[in-house]
Parts: sequence; C-alpha cells; structure tokens
Amino acid sequence: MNMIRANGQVLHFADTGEQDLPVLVFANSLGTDFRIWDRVCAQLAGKFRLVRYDKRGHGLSTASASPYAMDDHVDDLTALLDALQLTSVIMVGLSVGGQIAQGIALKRPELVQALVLCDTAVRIGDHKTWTARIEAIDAGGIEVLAEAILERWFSADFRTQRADELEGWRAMLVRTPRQGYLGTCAAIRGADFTQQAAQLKLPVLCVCGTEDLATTPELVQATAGLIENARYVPIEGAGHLPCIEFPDELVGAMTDFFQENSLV
Ligand SMILES: O=C(O)CCC(=O)CC(=O)O
Repeated sequence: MNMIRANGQVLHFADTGEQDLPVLVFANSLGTDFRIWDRVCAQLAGKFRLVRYDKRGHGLSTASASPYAMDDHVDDLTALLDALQLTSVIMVGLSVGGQIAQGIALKRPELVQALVLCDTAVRIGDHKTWTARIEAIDAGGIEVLAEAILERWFSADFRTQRADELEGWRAMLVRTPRQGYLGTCAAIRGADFTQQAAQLKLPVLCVCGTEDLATTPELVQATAGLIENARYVPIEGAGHLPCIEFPDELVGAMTDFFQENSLV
C-alpha cells in the first residue's frame, strides 16, 4: 500500500510502470476510489506509467472535515505529482476527477500535456441540487440516495446483467466516508470552469457514456465546444462510469487520441 502526506492530507496512491514511459494520472469521480480504473489500467500497463490515487475523503485517503473547495482537490493532486517528481503528465479525470484535471491544467499548464475528460463538464449540476444532496446525506447517510446514484452510474443493461458486480460498486459507494462525500459535493457545487475553458490550450479528448444520466452527453459535448480543438467521442451504451462498463471502448478512444496527438 502506498500512502503519502501531500497538502496536509494522507493520500492513498498507486504508481506502476517503468519510470521513463509516458505518464497517465487518473482522478476518480464522487463516491468512488481508484479501483474504478482497474480494467483500463490492465490494458494500458507496459505502455504507460500509471498513477492513480484516492482523493481526500475517499478510498483509503484521509477525510478532513467538510466542506472542501475544488482547489483543495487540485492542490492535493498537484502536491502528490510534485512529490513523485513528475514534470509532464496526461491527466485522465472522471466527473469531479475531470474537474480536478481541468483545475490542474489551468493552474499548472506546464505539468499537463493532454487531458482525457470522461463524463465531466465545466460545471456539474447547480447550487440547489447539490445543497439538496448535501442535506439529504448529512441527515440520512449515503444509503438514502444509493439507488438513485447507481441508476445514474450504470446503464439499465449493466444493472440487470451484472447484478453481483453492481453490489460491489454499491458497497464502495456507501462505504465512502460521509465527510469525504459531503465535502466533495460542496467542491463540485462551487466549481465552474466555464470562463476559463478557453484558456485550455492542449490536446483534449472528451468522452461520455450515451446512457449517462449524471453528466449527460449534451452537457459533455457543450463542454467540448468550449475548449479549442477538443474532440468528443461517445461511449455507446455506457452510463456515468465507462471505465467500468466499457473499458475496451474507452481505451480504444484514448489510444486513438494519443496516437493522433503523437503522445505515444
Ligand atoms: O460523479 C461525480 O463525480 C459527480 C457527478 C454525480 O453527481 C454523479 C452521481 O453521483 O450521480
């Protein structure tokens, strides 16, 4: 197990692959830990150095008291990357992880070579819906919203055909520390990269599951439209977490993007 103190948090991370390979850094979504990338990383091993981590309040990383700001997550991850002495990485971020990736690319442009933005947007949801989610979970725990969240995370086909696996992902969700989940809801509520998106001057791939009910294909396409030369690729049949439902298709889209931009 790898743990590191970075920006005042103790972060759980994995760093695998030869040091001289191109570096992919993965940032997870709300209520998830870095296991969501297992199948994607299995396919990319040997071609990339793969860095994954649990953001604060998730997985095995420490959960400081809610609320958090998006900048807290951005500063945690940049502190981890600096501690690993990484100077040029490709960021792959899912949902809030994609917002963390945008934040790092804006704050430390020299560090980020390219972005893969999965099921994410410059702004996710609105103040009212995040406040309602925070209040519901503060009162009753993540369990009260778990079924609704899983319906957004996974397509109807996945939920019926891969029911045992679904139970595992449900366990991951409901075991997320409440402070970590609430703190990150507050971070998403306060984040809006709409005005800064035009400053992103690097290769960007935006992907979205066609069945994503959390960050819809329309929302993700609109974000791609704000970023110069961003490419949009749908992942047919996937919900909010294509890395779990359709890892082959996600890796295919990433590989095409890396080759087109001479990143490998
Ligand atoms: O998944 C995220 O990081 C934020 C979007 C979201 O709220 C997904 C969900 O739980 O429905």
